[in-house]
Amino acid sequence: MRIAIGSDHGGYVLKQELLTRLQDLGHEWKDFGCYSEESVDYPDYAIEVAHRVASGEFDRGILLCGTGIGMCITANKVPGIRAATVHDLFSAEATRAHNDSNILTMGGRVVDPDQAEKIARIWLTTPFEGGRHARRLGKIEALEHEIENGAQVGKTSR
Ligand SMILES: O=C(CO)[C@H](O)[C@H](O)[C@H](O)COP(=O)(O)O
Repeated sequence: MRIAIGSDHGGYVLKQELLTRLQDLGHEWKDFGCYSEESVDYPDYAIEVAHRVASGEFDRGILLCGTGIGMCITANKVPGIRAATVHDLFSAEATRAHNDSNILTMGGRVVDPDQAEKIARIWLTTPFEGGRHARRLGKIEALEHEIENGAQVGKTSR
């Protein structure tokens, strides 16, 4: 799988650990920064990775900051992105099976590298279940189109 990875300073150390482990698992990845623990702004990295996943250049994205939350909020602004902050194994599986999430975000100040690797392994290998979940994702996609077209949002039919 081709994975685009990014972090801010709060996720930098976890990212370095995860990159080695993903390599050992046979994944191809590209690191879009940051490249040290110097303080930076997480939206810069989230936007870059989110666009590269939304465009199809990469299959998935992984974004790491202090909590995973700032990265998630930002990435979800890009149409076509379904980013999820995950710190437990159940949610790692559920967000793939139910949400078809294409970006995983985690917090370097929340999980240790062993837990992050377990989460990433599950998230990278769990397929989307489709069915009722596809109907629900269709409603999110419709909302994105409403926003793109400048229409009043939130009127998607039930
Ligand atoms: O966006 C975040 C919080 O949801 C990230 O955890 C950031 O890494 C964090 O806000 C950075 O904080 P810092 O005090 O500037 O290191």
